[in-house]
Amino acid sequence: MELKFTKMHGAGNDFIVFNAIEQDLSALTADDWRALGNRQFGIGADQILLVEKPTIAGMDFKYTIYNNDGSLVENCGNGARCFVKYVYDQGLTQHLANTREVAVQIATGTMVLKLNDDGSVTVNMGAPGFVAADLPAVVDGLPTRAQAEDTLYEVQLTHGERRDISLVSMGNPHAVQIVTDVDAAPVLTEGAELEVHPMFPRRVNVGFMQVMNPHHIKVRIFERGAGETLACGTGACAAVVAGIRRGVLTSPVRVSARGGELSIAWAGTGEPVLMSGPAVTVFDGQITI
Ligand SMILES: N[C@H](CCC[C@H](N)C(=O)O)C(=O)O
Repeated sequence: MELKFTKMHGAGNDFIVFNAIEQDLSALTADDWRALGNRQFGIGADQILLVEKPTIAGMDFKYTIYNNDGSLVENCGNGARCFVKYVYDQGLTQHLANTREVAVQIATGTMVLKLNDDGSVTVNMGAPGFVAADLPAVVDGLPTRAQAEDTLYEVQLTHGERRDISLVSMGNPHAVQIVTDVDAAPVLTEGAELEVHPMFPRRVNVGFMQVMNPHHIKVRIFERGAGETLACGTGACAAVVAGIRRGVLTSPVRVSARGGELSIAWAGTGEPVLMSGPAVTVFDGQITI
């Protein structure tokens, strides 16, 4: 099967984008997503994004996401920015030319994506969730303590270290901790351990954030199903939300990831998280799989 694709990135978080409206990808499996995402033997990307026809009324598109380990993902923020740039550049929606907004259906609901005049994209990521069981996370018996609105969950690591983490759902699950120096943080080791910690039955994205000032953080994210990425949109949103709930951040917040900058605003519990940032097309290609 010969497939056309577009390689894109949002702040260095990179994607393979397929037009699954004009191409039939229904036969592809998790093995295929892994093969396509493999950086030595395939195209290489953190996630694979499918542009599909919506199955619910009122939506312009359906947006399906796979990690490069082949697992299906509920939401992908950097990918959403690339999604709207892709459908605009490919002329896949007429009304976008006027409103420059599209409504997309995702596994956990809907999102509105806006293409700004300067080429950046603003995504309404919806309201974050804080119910551990919804993440899902198993927290029975885990010592927890409150800090401002946030409940911190203490997790013990294999060598006895204890970490206070915030649990935030952006449709996908995030475990966020504050560190004093994000560049020195053990992201690869602790991220890998927490990703598959028994507390998280469906694994988890692991965020490390350093508070520079109330309006600026530096982050690194060890992503579920992809490892450390240069940026993670939902992870950046989860970190900002956790910091605001802990009383150490004030909206809006500039988020410096290794691959670029994101701007995130959140007005508090029940309100949506708004994320703005870059979306870049790298190249078009085709592959036989
Ligand atoms: N890179 C994506 C997150 C993918 C999340 C995925 N790693 C998972 O939840 O399994 C983002 O920009 O939000």
